[in-house]
Amino acid sequence: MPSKKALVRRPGPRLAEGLVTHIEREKVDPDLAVEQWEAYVEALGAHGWETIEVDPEDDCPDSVFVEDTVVMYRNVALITRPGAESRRAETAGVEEAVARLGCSVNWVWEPGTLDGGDVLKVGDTVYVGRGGRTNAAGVQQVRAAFEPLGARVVAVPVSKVLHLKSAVTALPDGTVVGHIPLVDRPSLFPRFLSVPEESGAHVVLLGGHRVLMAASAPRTAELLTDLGLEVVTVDIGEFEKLEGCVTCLSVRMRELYA
Ligand SMILES: NC(=O)NCCC[C@H](N)C(=O)O
Repeated sequence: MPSKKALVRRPGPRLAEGLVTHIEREKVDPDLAVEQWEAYVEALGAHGWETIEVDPEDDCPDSVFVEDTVVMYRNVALITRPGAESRRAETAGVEEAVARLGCSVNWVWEPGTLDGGDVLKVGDTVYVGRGGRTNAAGVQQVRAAFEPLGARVVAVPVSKVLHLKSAVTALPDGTVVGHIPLVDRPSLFPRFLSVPEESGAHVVLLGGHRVLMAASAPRTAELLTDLGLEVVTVDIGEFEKLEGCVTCLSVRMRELYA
């Protein structure tokens, strides 16, 4: 059953201490971050998404990146076991939120690790990035959770960026977009479009031909507009300093039964 709900989580007071792995640390402005987050939530709302705030987890600097804590397939929520130890406490609040929405809940167990940012769904194909945050046991547990529901799980090596979805996401027609220097194996994707900017690889599907992108990728926005898409942009610069992207600030739930 189609639904248009999205989980979001307000940035906490320790946001500036969030993890950085592949980039140099830059000072984060916490007030600007809150403003940018509010504008992001507003953009989702303006395009028909009902946003649901997960209770804040103020001790966890990275809790705003809610996408990493749960993966949805149909009505089933797979609560992750984040690869970074400092992020493990983020999942409890998310578990409550998805249970309240009537999802069937499943968990990734030790020794598995999985970050939601490593999971890209394109139709019934579920690409899982095996990289710094998601291990082989995590990939196997995604298979065990979703293949019985009809998913086809495809494992993808990720070595150049934090998560699979830092490297690639998919357009409404299923074409995978990525910035070639950061994609380990573009040939794994049946239809691949190279984009000129790193953050141009990050699109959130808003519905129909509309996509949400970061303001930091103007040349990609132009390319996608020229291909007939409607591009909505938001400035998420403070989150980009922490290796965040538009995808990781929400969990879109398109097939809830409740
Ligand atoms: N899915 C995502 O792209 N998540 C971004 C997480 C950034 C956070 N600073 C982290 O390193 O975990």
